[in-house]
This record gives sequence, C-alpha cells and structure tokens, in this order.
Amino acid sequence: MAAVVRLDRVRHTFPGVVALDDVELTAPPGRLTALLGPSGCGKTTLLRVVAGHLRPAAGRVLIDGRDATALPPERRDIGMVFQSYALFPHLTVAGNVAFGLRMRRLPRETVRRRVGEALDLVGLADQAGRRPQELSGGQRQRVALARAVTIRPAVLLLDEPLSSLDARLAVQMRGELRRVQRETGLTAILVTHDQEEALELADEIAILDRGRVVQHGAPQEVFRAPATRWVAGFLGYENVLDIPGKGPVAVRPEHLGLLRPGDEAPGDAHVVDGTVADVRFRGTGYTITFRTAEGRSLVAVSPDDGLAPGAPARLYVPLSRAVGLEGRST
Ligand SMILES: Nc1ncnc2c1ncn2[C@@H]1O[C@H](COP(=O)(O)OP(=O)(O)OP(=O)(O)O)[C@@H](O)[C@H]1O
Repeated sequence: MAAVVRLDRVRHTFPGVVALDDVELTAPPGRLTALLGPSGCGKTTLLRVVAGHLRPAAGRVLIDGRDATALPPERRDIGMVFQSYALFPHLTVAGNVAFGLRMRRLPRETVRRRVGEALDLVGLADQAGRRPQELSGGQRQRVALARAVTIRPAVLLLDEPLSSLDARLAVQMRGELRRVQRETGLTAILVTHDQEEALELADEIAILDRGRVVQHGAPQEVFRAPATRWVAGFLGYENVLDIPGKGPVAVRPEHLGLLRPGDEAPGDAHVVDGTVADVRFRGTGYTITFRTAEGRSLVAVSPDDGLAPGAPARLYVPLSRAVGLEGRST
C-alpha cells in the first residue's frame, strides 16, 4: 500500500546556512509530489532527510504515521533513483534490478519473476544480460527506476532523475516516469529544478525558497495563482506593472500582447505605451524588451520581429492574465 509521507517542522542547518527552515509538507499516498526550487533552496537536503541519509536537527519524518526520524535508510522502505543512475558496473541489467530483492533474501524464483516484471515495466526485457556501460543514458535510468520499484517500496524518491539526459530524451523519459509511477501506484517525491518537468509530471508541487515551502498545490493552481511575488517571478511572471484600480500585477511575457499601428486593443485589457529596447531571436519567435514611459522594463514574445530598437510600441495586458500582487508577501 502506498504510504503518506509527512514532514513535521523539519529543520536542518549547515555551517552558516539554514537548509531547511521548519518545513511542513505532506506527500499524499500514490501521488507524485515535486519539490521545485532554485539551486541551493534545500531540495536535496529535504530528500536526504526523507531517505534517512541525513538526520534533521529538529522535527520529524513520518512515513504512514510512523515516526521514521531515527530509522536508518534500510529500515524506511524507500526506493531511490539518482541523477547519476548509481548502477553497479560489474552486474548485468538483471543483476542490478535483482540486487535489492537478493538483499531481502527473497526466494530465487520470486526474484526472477519480479526482475522480469520490472524490466517489462520499463521496456528493457531484451536487455537483461547487458552491462550498464553498454546502455544509453535513458536505458540506464530505466534500469535504475526498475531497481527502485522492484522492491515495492512504500515511497519512491527521485533526485533529479532526468537531468543528466539530453533535453529530448529527458522529455521523452518524463512520460515513462509518469507511467511507471501510475502503474505502480507508489507515493513518489521528485526533486527537480525544471519547472516544465514539475508541471508535467507532478500531481502536487511544493515550491521551496531558502529552506521554506512557500507554496504547495496542484500544478495548475500554483502556476495560475502564485502565492508570493517571489513565486510569481520564479514561475516566469517576469513583468510587473501597475494597472489603475488593480495595483501592481505580474504578467507572463507570452500574455503581453503587441498592438500594430491601426490595431485596437481587445476589451478588458490595459494598454501600455513604450519603446522597443531589445529584440532577440529565440527560434520559435522573438523576445522583445520594451521600456515604458515610467521607465519599467517589460518583456513580450512575438512570432515575428518587424520592430527595431527605438521604435515606439503599444502593448496590452488582458486583465484576466494579470496576477494581482497587492497583499501578497514578497
Ligand atoms: N553537506 C553540506 N555541507 C554544507 N552545506 C551544505 C551541505 N549540503 C547542502 N548545503 C547547503 O545547504 C543549502 C541547501 O542545499 P541543497 O543541496 O539541499 O539545495 P538544492 O535545492 O538541492 O540545490 P541544487 O538544485 O543546486 O542541487 C545550500 O545553501 C547548500 O550550500
């Protein structure tokens, strides 16, 4: 049965750094919770505390209501997948997947069956006899995933599992990871610094900033309604501007519209006049930076350029896309 993981006021410091600052977090059973935040915000420290590789200075780790804070990693019933795969080079694929089962002294026949099931699950049944160094990065990560799930752990911890894969493969592996997590029904906690990955994979996202969980919710909710100015900025609401009657608002570049001469702004939009400061090609279009009359910098994206630095420009913000910042903490 999938377990619920709860962190109860977990605190940890390293010399001169508060890595975890009274973290309260619940990872619900059978769901994938992503820990998302910038480098150094405490994601890995949090995962190490859950895994039992690090004893927190204060607070408790509860796995299915049981206090696991003092338990060593091997008694926590946890499967782990690391960025670096951490496969045994001298063992075959099947040997790697079997490792945890053999450690648990399961009967030979059970080990054989479960290894077969795990390799089927990750699509590597035909690679069982190969060694890790003969596999691609994506295949190695599948072996690591099979090894972690075959012990049927209460919790699956994933520490940046896709970040050593090239961009295209990482995107493809997202789907694999999601499917395996769903099919196994495991409670999973994923550490990532990649927003897109978190939004696509997670049932819930916890955003960390300087050792604190600053927002926790469904991906859509976190993305559409960032709880603080910092979260808004972190999630790409790059533009902050004042709208009369609404106060300061944050807007994503892709929601800032560009009015060509003669264009009318749509109803329910706020119009801003400015000057083009910079135009950059970004493959699928252009990133255009504007300077408003009040001296603010605004960034928009446009499918075509046709604008040169110094040219006057009119922008509009659909009010439905503007996230009000008044009353939100920094
Ligand atoms: N073993 C350690 N000794 C001293 N400081 C540490 C140690 N491990 C982490 N820290 C510090 O604790 C803070 C949190 O680090 P952590 O590795 O948890 O961040 P992270 O969010 O996982 O970052 P990244 O995305 O870069 O891996 C950072 O300021 C880091 O420098």
